[in-house]
Amino acid sequence: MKKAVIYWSGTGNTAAMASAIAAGMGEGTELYSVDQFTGDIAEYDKIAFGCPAMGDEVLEEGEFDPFFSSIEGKLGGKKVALFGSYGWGDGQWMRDWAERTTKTGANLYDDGLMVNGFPDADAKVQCTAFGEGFGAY
Ligand SMILES: Cc1cc2nc3c(=O)[nH]c(=O)nc-3n(C[C@H](O)[C@H](O)[C@H](O)COP(=O)(O)O)c2cc1C
Repeated sequence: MKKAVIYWSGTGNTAAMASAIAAGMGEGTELYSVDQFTGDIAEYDKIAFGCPAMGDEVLEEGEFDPFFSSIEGKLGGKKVALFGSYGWGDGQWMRDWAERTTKTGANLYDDGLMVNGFPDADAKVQCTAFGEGFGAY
C-alpha cells in the first residue's frame, strides 16, 4: 500500500503541517510538494492533500488547483485526507474542497484539518495526531 502527503505552500505554513502529518502517518509515507510529485496517483491508496486558503477562499490556482483537477478523477475508492493553513477566513475553502473531494467517490477521512497561520507546538501535535488517525483509517 503506497501512501503520500502532497501539498502546496507559499510561505511554509502548510509545509510545516505536511511534515507533521507525514510523521504521524508513519513509516513509508512519501512527502512531496506538488511540483515535486511525478508519480501516478493511481498507485496510491492513501493520500493526504494540503493547500492553504488562497484567492478568495479557493485552492491555490497556479499549481495546486490544476494538479488536483488532473488527478481527482482517479480518487474514487481511495482514502483521502485534506489539510491546510488559512489566514482571516472561516474555512469556506476547506468546506468546498471537502465537498468536491467527496463527489469524486473518495473516502474522506474526518474533516479537513485547518491551522491558522504557522502551526505552533499545539497545532503540530494536532497535525501529528491527524496523521496517526489517517494512518490507521
Ligand atoms: C494571495 C493570498 C490569498 C489568500 N486568501 C485567503 C483567503 O481567502 N482566506 C483565508 O483565510 N486566508 C487567505 N490567505 C492567507 C493564507 O491562507 C495564509 O497566510 C496561510 O497561512 C498561507 O499558508 P502557506 O504558508 O502554506 O502558503 C491568503 C494569502 C494570500 C497570499
